[in-house]
Amino acid sequence: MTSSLQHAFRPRSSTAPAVVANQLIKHFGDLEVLKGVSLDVPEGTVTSIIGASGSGKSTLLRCMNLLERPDQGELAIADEAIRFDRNPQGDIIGLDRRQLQRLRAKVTMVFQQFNLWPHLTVLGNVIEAPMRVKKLSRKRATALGEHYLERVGMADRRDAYPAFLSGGQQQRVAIARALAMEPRLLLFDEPTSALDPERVNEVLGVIRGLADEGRTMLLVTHEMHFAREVSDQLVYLDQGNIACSGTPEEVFADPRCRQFMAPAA
Ligand SMILES: Nc1ncnc2c1ncn2[C@@H]1O[C@H](COP(=O)(O)OP(=O)(O)OP(=O)(O)O)[C@@H](O)[C@H]1O
Repeated sequence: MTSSLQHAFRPRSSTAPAVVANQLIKHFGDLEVLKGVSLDVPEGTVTSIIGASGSGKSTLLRCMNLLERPDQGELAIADEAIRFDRNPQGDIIGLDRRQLQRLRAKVTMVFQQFNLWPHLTVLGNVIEAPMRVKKLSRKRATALGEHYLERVGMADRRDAYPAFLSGGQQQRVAIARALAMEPRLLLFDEPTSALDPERVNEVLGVIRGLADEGRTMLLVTHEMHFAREVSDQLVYLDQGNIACSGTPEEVFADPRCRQFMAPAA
């Protein structure tokens, strides 16, 4: 069963939100990982989720494109609105397959481990979802793919297979793949954590460029300096609750977060 959120809750920010999460709750077995998390990501802005290991950052991010399904709460993304709950049998309700497909086309994810398909070329990786999910012709998807490979500086490697690329190059292809769906929201889950240190900056540079273009992005990152520099909003998650959120200046100055921030302050 699905329901409209049009009158269910109001976003907290004054700017038009691309995403609103309201009171998201998520359990893994007995472990309550998200304890009622509410979050707005205004259109054209960057939000970074920070916090200690195990605080629920990746789970929150994965709830945003429903790689994880919240047990309870509400999610509004672009013009899709979903309320999650349990039926009397205890099963989670709140999503049908078509809605899931539409939502996944609007919210794309860049993973820590790149997750490129090894049997497809760089271009093949980038055009697969636009062809399959958005039903674009190969010609149209290829034009789009070439455009975004150019954008991340990987156009000259379009015919290479992932195994022949460095981690930084693979991650740039993964970013082009996410962009080629022309999403309303781009998710990044620790996009530099699997990279050699000398490769980190080339990926951060691409993400910084996307922020400058006004892309709506939600990042999970341990790169505190980067998060501070690139984000309009920081959200500090502590054991499944938002302990504080606001501009980077506000969050870095907040005593609840200062200890965590210390190395980057
Ligand atoms: N699929 C799962 N099944 C069971 N437990 C899970 C699952 N995914 C995450 N968890 C648990 O949920 C908690 C939060 O995990 P999550 O990955 O969201 O944290 P995180 O803040 O992103 O951590 P890190 O910074 O180490 O990546 C952890 O205790 C983790 O072990």
